Amino acid sequence: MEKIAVIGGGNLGIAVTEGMLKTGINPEKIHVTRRRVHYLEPLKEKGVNVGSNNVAAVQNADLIILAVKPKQAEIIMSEIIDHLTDNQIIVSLVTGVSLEAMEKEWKIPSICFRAMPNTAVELQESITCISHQPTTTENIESIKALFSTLGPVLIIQDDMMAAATVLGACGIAFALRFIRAAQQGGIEIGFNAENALKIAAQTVKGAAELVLQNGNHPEQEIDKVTTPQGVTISGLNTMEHQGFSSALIQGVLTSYNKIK
Ligand SMILES: NC(=O)C1=CN([C@@H]2O[C@H](COP(=O)(O)OP(=O)(O)OC[C@H]3O[C@@H](n4cnc5c(N)ncnc54)[C@H](O)[C@@H]3O)[C@@H](O)[C@H]2O)C=CC1
Ligand SMILES: O=C(O)[C@@H]1CCC=N1
Repeated sequence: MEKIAVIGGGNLGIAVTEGMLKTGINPEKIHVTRRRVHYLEPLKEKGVNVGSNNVAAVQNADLIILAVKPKQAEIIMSEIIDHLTDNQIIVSLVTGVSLEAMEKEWKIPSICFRAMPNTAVELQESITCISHQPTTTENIESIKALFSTLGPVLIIQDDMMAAATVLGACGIAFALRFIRAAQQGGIEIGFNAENALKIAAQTVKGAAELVLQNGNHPEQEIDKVTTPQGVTISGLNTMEHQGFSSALIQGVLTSYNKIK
């Protein structure tokens, strides 16, 4: 990609930009906008172009990444629409706005994609789900290549984007809440907060790697830890009696139903 405009330098826009910078991209190729530009000072110090002028940012860009809230997106699209050209690519990270709605309501003349990364994109540890119109055949590989530098990528149907948002993007918060709870348990059994957090977080990372690298079902790895009549199975069963898995599944469904 030549020049990239990130419209909306908030939580996700900044995380995506930081992730791209870690790939070694020339910071001068990136232009990030938000209204209160002073919040973008750390990016500016790294050589990224920052500002509040969306039109200026998109006029100079080959790829436009839209990282704003749905209501803000509608206003911004009406502001920039007349300045877009046919060969520009728009990637929307906006939750809950389908490709069909983007074309019908935003009247986008350019090629458009949706991408759903999560905030671990900052560390190149996201998983990004990408969707495109069935008729869009060009540029898929270059969009996939860009997000592949920030973690694994899955190309999915656009109607799966709500599910991708919940499992992947909201999922960061769900996993962090597990880590926080484990830390609190760790403090109760004697660790100070710092060590309890370190152990809880690294253990979650290790568990994830066991699944990702070994390709095993989580329960296969759980079987290796649960000594008969041992302490792990007692803890696990107590968690399940308290509704651990059920709470998580119900939370995922609640988030999903809210997007829908
Ligand atoms: N935070 C997350 O983990 C994820 C968020 N998303 C989606 O990405 C989008 C952005 O989310 P966040 O980064 O969390 O929101 P945010 O509110 O932190 O960021 C949006 C940014 O856009 C800026 N903005 C608003 N109006 C603007 C304008 N006219 N011109 C330029 N900038 C403007 C805001 O000042 C803000 O900094 C949302 O649609 C969200 O649902 C998607 C995946 C993950
Ligand atoms: O909570 C939200 O609405 C957005 C969608 C995914 C992450 N943040």
